[in-house]
Amino acid sequence: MTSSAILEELWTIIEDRAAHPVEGSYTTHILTHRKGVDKALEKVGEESVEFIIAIKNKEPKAIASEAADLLYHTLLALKAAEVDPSAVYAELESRRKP
Ligand SMILES: N=c1c2ncn([C@@H]3O[C@H](COP(=O)(O)OP(=O)(O)OP(=O)(O)O)[C@@H](O)[C@H]3O)c2ncn1[C@@H]1O[C@H](COP(=O)(O)O)[C@@H](O)[C@H]1O
Repeated sequence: MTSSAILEELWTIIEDRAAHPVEGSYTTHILTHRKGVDKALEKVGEESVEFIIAIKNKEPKAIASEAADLLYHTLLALKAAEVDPSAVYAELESRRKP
């Protein structure tokens, strides 16, 4: 799978982990932790910095890896905030210029 469909799949998994906690799952750990939102936000900040550094260093593999970390943790933060990614997609669509 090399398209954005993986984001849909990832969101389905995150929703499933939220509804049915799985032992040993990092996603479950973050979503059920008392300070889960803070942890997710901490990672969003950390991964943003790592993403910027990878771009500045012109390291294609690291850029893709850090972008993946950032996207995953952003989805976790959206789940923790109870905002569906469809709201983000709708927002992007609303900005489309003719
Ligand atoms: N995409 C991810 C994903 N990306 C990152 N991580 C976890 O996020 C944690 C932190 O990521 P980092 O890259 O920062 O890891 P690190 O460099 O070791 O840093 P620290 O943990 O020390 O902060 C690690 O434990 C990673 O395993 C992820 N964990 C899960 N997923 C997806 O979620 C699905 C469900 O997995 P579980 O969460 O294990 O149920 C998986 O099938 C994957 O598709």
